[in-house]
Amino acid sequence: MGTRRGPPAPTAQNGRVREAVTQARRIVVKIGSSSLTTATGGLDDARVDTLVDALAALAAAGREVVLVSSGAIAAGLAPLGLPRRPRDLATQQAAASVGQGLLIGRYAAGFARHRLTVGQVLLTVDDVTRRAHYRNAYRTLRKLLDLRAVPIVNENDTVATEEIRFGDNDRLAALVAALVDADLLMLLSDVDALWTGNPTRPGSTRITEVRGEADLAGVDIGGAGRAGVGTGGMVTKVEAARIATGFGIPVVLTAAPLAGAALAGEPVGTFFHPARRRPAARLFWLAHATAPRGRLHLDPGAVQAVVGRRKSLLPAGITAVDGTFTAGDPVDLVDVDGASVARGLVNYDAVELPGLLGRSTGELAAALGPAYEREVVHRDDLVLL
Ligand SMILES: Nc1ncnc2c1ncn2[C@@H]1O[C@H](COP(=O)(O)OP(=O)(O)O)[C@@H](O)[C@H]1O
Ligand SMILES: N[C@@H](CCC(=O)OP(=O)(O)O)C(=O)O
Repeated sequence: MGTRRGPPAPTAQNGRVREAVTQARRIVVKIGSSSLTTATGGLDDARVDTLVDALAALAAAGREVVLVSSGAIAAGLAPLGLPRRPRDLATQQAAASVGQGLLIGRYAAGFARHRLTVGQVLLTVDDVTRRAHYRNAYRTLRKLLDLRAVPIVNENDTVATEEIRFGDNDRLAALVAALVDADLLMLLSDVDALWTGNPTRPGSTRITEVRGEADLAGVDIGGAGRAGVGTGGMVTKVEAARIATGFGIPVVLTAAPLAGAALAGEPVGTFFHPARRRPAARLFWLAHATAPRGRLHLDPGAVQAVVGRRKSLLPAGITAVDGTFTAGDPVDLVDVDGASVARGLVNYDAVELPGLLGRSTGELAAALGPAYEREVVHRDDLVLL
């Protein structure tokens, strides 16, 4: 199947594509730093207002909007006298701490013009992988939407460490779209669509639809945009589109000033078709949002039970444990060759496990008490890789 390039012809297919956009009831919109800031790095009031107007129109039409907005670090640069996005984490976090307040204040003022209230939601990776946090994040977002407020999500940059960072809001937006079971993810950038190569390069052409991996073969997505402002460039956007479409959510990628037109169903930007299958939301997050904190080595029988028969993992099938983790952390389950076969949330601390390995749950319960009858990883907390 070929990639569709250049201006789209008005076909029935295009009609269906746009219907997916105009009929979407719950929409996650992600906007990048480069679309919110001026050339010198401060927040661009006019751009913020253009976005707010487009989103307020959606809300007025009874549709639910979750905004994932970058820009905290960019907004904090000028007030701190920083000429460009810092490389070190501590200065990025200081800039985000200053900028996030300015950013949300600006949004609050913008949405207030439309009599809409905003709610700030700052998420860390833990919030979307630990079951209790995940439920909490979902409940808060759900409640904000029920109360007709506009949730504005960003990564909680000030507390995120290098190891547990999302680092890019494109992926965070895809995961939020899965979390709230959105009908559409809209990625807004400073470029009007995905192109076959960097749009500044002669010969690059616009891609209007992506139906699957085949349409991405040969597309050059390397190179970020405006130096010192955005983070991921197209790589993270395409990855976010993969995650969302893999979850069954269609994605539109376009430029921020075209958001209103795209939402009205005009054929702008690039449309990524959803894959059909929808996995269970929580496990989907586990697979995509988590960095494992350790590894459990399984004997062949345990691999067969977990992968082949979708059983819980018991201590008897584990031969060794690596890593430092506590109960509730994500860990990888690896086979005898060291290949990861599944990821799950472990029910024990790393220090407890060596004394349990190879022993049956009955034996452990008799020796150590009924609490030790529990699985090491419950099958409901497991996702196959
Ligand atoms: N194939 C491509 N199609 C479109 N844009 C591309 C492509 N490859 C690289 N880019 C660059 O990616 C930039 C968008 O990334 P970035 O600046 O990180 O955005 P944001 O701040 O919106 O997250 C574009 O401005 C463009 O220069
Ligand atoms: N959380 C960071 C956003 C990082 C990020 O993904 O930026 P971008 O590539 O502009 O979407 C911030 O608010 O500055």
